[in-house]
Amino acid sequence: MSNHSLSKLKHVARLIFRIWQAMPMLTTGWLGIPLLLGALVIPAYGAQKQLVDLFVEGAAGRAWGELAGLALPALAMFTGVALLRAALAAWQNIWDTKLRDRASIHIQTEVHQRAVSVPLARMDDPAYYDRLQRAESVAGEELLGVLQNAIACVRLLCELGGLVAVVTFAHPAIGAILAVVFAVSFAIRLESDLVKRRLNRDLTASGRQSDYLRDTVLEPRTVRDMRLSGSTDYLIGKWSEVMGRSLSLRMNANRREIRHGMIVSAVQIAGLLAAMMWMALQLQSGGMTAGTMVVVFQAMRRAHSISGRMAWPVGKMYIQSAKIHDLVEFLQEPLDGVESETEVEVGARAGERRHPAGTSISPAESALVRQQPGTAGRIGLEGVSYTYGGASEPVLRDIRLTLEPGETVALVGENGAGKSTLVNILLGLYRPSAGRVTWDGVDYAELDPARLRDCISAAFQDFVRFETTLRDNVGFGRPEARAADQAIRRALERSGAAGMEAAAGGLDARLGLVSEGGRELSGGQWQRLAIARAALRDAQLLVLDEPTAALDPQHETELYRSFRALAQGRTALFVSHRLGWARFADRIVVLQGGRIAEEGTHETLLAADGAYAAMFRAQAAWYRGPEEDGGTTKHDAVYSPL
Ligand SMILES: Nc1ncnc2c1ncn2[C@@H]1O[C@H](COP(=O)(O)OP(=O)(O)OP(=O)(O)O)[C@@H](O)[C@H]1O
Repeated sequence: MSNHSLSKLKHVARLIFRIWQAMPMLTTGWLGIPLLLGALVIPAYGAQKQLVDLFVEGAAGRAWGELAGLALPALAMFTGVALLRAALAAWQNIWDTKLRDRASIHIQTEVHQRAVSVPLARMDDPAYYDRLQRAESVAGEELLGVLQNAIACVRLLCELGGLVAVVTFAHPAIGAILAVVFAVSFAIRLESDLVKRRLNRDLTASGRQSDYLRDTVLEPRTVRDMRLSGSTDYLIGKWSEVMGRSLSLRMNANRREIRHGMIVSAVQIAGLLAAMMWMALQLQSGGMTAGTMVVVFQAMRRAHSISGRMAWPVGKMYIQSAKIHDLVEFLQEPLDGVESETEVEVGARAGERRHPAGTSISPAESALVRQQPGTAGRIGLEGVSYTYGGASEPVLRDIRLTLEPGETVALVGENGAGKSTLVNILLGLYRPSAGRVTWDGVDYAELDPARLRDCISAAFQDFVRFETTLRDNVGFGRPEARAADQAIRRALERSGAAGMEAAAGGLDARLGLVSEGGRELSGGQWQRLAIARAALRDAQLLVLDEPTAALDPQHETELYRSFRALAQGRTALFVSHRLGWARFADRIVVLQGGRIAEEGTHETLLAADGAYAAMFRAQAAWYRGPEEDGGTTKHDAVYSPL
């Protein structure tokens, strides 16, 4: 096997090392049993050697009674080792299952934790998303298979180690012969195995092609068409050609395998003969006993069978190694998440602020300087720009905006203006490419991220449906607090979903179709639950991004009232294309092409007759109909937004 091939197996070793780091006791025990089993090969063969030697002596005329006495310790050793090996082998099966299952759960948990903790901006990168998908698919069933193969290899390797030791004890030269013969025959067998796997993969592809051609030829609809065009013979010929090619590939592979098998057998027989000759010479000169010769012969035969049995799991791991590489790389990717980045930056900034020029503070100190968010909730965006990874142009440019405590701000703008991007920045999910976001004057990057999250609640247009219980759907708003029934009911009430509990059949009623007997909800009902989740958080900053998209007009009115009540005393921002909502905000911010185009109240913006006024007129005309419109601009009088 080439270095390149070996380096592929390195990924499996890295994975096992990772598992060992997470579960040292279990992994050490799991590796310890095959080691012990391998070591027990030595006394087992030692006892056999003694027994054979005693029998040879018996045959040479020594009294059998005396010999039986002498054989007792060897017999006891042989029986004891056999029993111990049987017990360890059974124990090994239990540990294998335990390790495989735990390791798989552990790695899957790591993948999931990583997936939910990477910065949102990274999730937007399609390459990252592909890596996540690949890691996720390998971490399940595939990982169990890899571990199974790794276990088989470790077990065989340990046994091989024991056999080599037995042979080397007999004579180092025979140990060397065995090592060489094993290496050659294993390399040939592994290469054959890999060629066969590649061939099977190719044959699967050509099998699909031949199946397609066969089905096409037999399909009644195509028969008519083909007869007319006279293409029947052509397709049948094509099918035979594909089949013939597959057959010849298979035959070639079989011939190759037989050839390689014969080479392996020849090498092994040559090795055995060389060892036998060497031993015969030793026997003659009295340097070796018959017992030694028998066990060496046995050990070499056993080692040869291991070379064949090991090729399969190693070949399989070799094929799986690319996927394992993806998984290990994914797990080792640096998490330049919000929290870790923050730590570095806070450290740097705190260093600038507190220390004289040229000195810096330690990472430990920097972690301590993270601040708690203030209680007022004044949010400032200072010259914020944002460019998505891989994009050449920023989608937000130099945004300067302050949300005052207790103020309700409506963010409006055409599709693609950058509203959702701005919301993600405001929520601390995206980090501005330039400029900064502050909470009561302190940069988000200097705040304790967990405390900052506590101060923010949000509901999005693409809300999540948790197909568990009604309680969970609201309670997940504050999972750490395990919300009391009363708090959940209050949140449902505040989001206009007070009747949901009775309709669903209690807070513990299951929602969605995943669980048996679960009740499916309408899009609007799920959305109200998402808003109830946000209401439960009782946070200083409330953000709703297109919260009414799935609601009917009546529930939209209800939600609007709930939102007004919810927003009382908080800093609130909502994004909506329904300008009827926006008109009741304290301030409306109009985003156009990633910049703030206008700002003001409904009245001042209408009076300015700019972008907002144009959008409002367009919507109002839609509601009024052409006969009522008549080109008037008296919006307030005629437009009923809700
Ligand atoms: N993950 C992303 N990667 C690259 N570009 C993106 C990504 N998400 C959004 N954009 C681009 O950023 C711009 C602003 O998108 P954004 O979703 O913020 O607009 P929006 O005002 O919320 O639009 P809408 O009203 O349609 O929801 C758009 O041109 C969009 O194509």
